[in-house]
Amino acid sequence: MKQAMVIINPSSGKELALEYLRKVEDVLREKAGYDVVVNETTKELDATNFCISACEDKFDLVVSIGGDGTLHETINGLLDQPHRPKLGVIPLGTVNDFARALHIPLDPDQAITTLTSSRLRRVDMARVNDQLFANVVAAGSLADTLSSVTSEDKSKLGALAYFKEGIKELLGNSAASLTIEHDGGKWEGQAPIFIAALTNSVGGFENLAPDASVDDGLLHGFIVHDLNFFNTLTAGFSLLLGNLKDHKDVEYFTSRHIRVASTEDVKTNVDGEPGPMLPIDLHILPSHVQVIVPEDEEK
Ligand SMILES: Nc1ncnc2c1ncn2[C@@H]1O[C@H](COP(=O)(O)OP(=O)(O)OP(=O)(O)O)[C@@H](O)[C@H]1O
Repeated sequence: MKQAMVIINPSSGKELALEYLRKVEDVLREKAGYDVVVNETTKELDATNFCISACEDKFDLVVSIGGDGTLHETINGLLDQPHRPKLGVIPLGTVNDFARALHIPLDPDQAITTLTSSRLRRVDMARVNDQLFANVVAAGSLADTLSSVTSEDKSKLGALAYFKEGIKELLGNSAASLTIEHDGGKWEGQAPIFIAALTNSVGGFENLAPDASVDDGLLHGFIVHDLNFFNTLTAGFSLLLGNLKDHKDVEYFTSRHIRVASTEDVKTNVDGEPGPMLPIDLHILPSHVQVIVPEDEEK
């Protein structure tokens, strides 16, 4: 019989996670014909360790129930594994970038019905130093600020919570000196933030990288420089309109490898969580995992 492991963060989704769990188990057993093992997380890295055991025991499917943090920890269990189960995603977070990028319904009940879909999409992941990411890496003083956006603000303001924190930081105007090497060249200068996106949706802004598709085999790099309070507003509008890469203070490139370094102590943010200090090396892993997507997901 096919084996599915469900990894659930019971603290996600406003107390409703365990109710959704019962529905997920029903759908997987009754409609999709899986033998189901459930693992509840209690702390950081549990989801990674559960997913490692799913790979080692050659499970067919891993379903992550939780926010982007739980998903990020889950996919890190796939690192360096020769057998990688298919992935199902039930989004219970406040931002849910990965689900947005794959057109997985943000309504958990609808997402659960997607688990019976026969449509799989091969999705790129990327490596940053010794971990994997599914959505985005940001580096710079602004990236550090993004790590401190509270869950309360995210629930209340959605993507705009990041904008609010960003403006506060830019008023302090702290750019870092960055050296960014990519397949097409090298950039050196002062920048408050560098972003490498794998998908169109970053921080809930579905338009940040409209050209980034989940399976294009590319990292999409945005160097935002010379940002002050006034042109932050125009950059903000460009972001909402989906033409950030054309903004005069933004340098855009695509690449399969990126190295970001600094002579200063600069923090990063990986998939919305605090990441390693610079330097970082990014490498695309094309078509790394097969994700269950809705039958009618547009390409
Ligand atoms: N039982 C638990 N109680 C509290 N925290 C947990 C538990 N299990 C895992 N965690 C931690 O909670 C973090 C955040 O989880 P997750 O992303 O699922 O929820 P969220 O914060 O609601 O989502 P979002 O960031 O989109 O708002 C995880 O990275 C994990 O380390």
